[in-house]
Amino acid sequence: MKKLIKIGLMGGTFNPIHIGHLVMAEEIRKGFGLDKVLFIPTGNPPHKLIEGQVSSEDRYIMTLLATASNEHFEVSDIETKRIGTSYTVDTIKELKEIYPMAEFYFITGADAILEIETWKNTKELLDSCKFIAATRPGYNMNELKSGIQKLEKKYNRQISSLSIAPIDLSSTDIRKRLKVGKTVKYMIPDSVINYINKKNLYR
Ligand SMILES: Nc1ncnc2c1ncn2[C@@H]1O[C@H](COP(=O)(O)OP(=O)(O)OP(=O)(O)O)[C@@H](O)[C@H]1O
Ligand SMILES: O=C(O)c1ccc[n+]([C@@H]2O[C@H](COP(=O)([O-])O)[C@@H](O)[C@H]2O)c1
Repeated sequence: MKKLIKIGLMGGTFNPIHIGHLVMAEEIRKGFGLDKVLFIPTGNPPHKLIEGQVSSEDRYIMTLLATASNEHFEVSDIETKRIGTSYTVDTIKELKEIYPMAEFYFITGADAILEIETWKNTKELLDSCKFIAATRPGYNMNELKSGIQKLEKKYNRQISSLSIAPIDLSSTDIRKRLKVGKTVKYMIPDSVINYINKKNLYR
């Protein structure tokens, strides 16, 4: 029997991608023995407005640039190419057709997993693949564990969690810093800074 390839799915608005995303994806990849992590920038995200005059293509390209140095990272345009709102449940369905020999692990931060009941078709979504939630500054492990336990009980599914190196950064912080001309060096990769400067984004 052929071995299933383990693919982590790292969905995000990535407006822009920062080291919190990269550290989280790499820690989870190593911690759970995943073969690769597929970054999936959202097209039209369900619960967010895209701030900063940035197109889906810009967010996709910045994600490509940020992940280029990791041979285990790939980027998918499955959502940025889709017309209309991107729902994770639809994306996972599509990915299962593209990768029939894969086992999927959807990766989220603590904030995202604790809001998963606001996502489209939560039950079908939790049944469709494994979920792994990482700690994030502002959400302690106990808070995360008890939120996960409630979800596990209600939906009869196991959800994994991992305590990762705390990186107290968000894309909101990065956008604010760029707007007022503060440095973001070491918070996002240099290649992404160069792209932002070249395209004059977030000013
Ligand atoms: N610093 C971080 N530590 C752990 N998880 C994070 C961190 N930043 C983002 N994530 C997780 O990465 C995923 C994608 O996040 P997203 O692209 O919305 O970034 P964000 O920094 O939360 O953005 P924004 O500030 O615009 O809301 C989500 O599951 C989120 O929980
Ligand atoms: O499917 C949904 O209803 C849904 C609602 C909110 C967020 N998501 C997904 O969650 C991931 C993180 O989203 P965000 O808004 O924190 O960048 C990203 O892949 C989104 O598409 C998905």
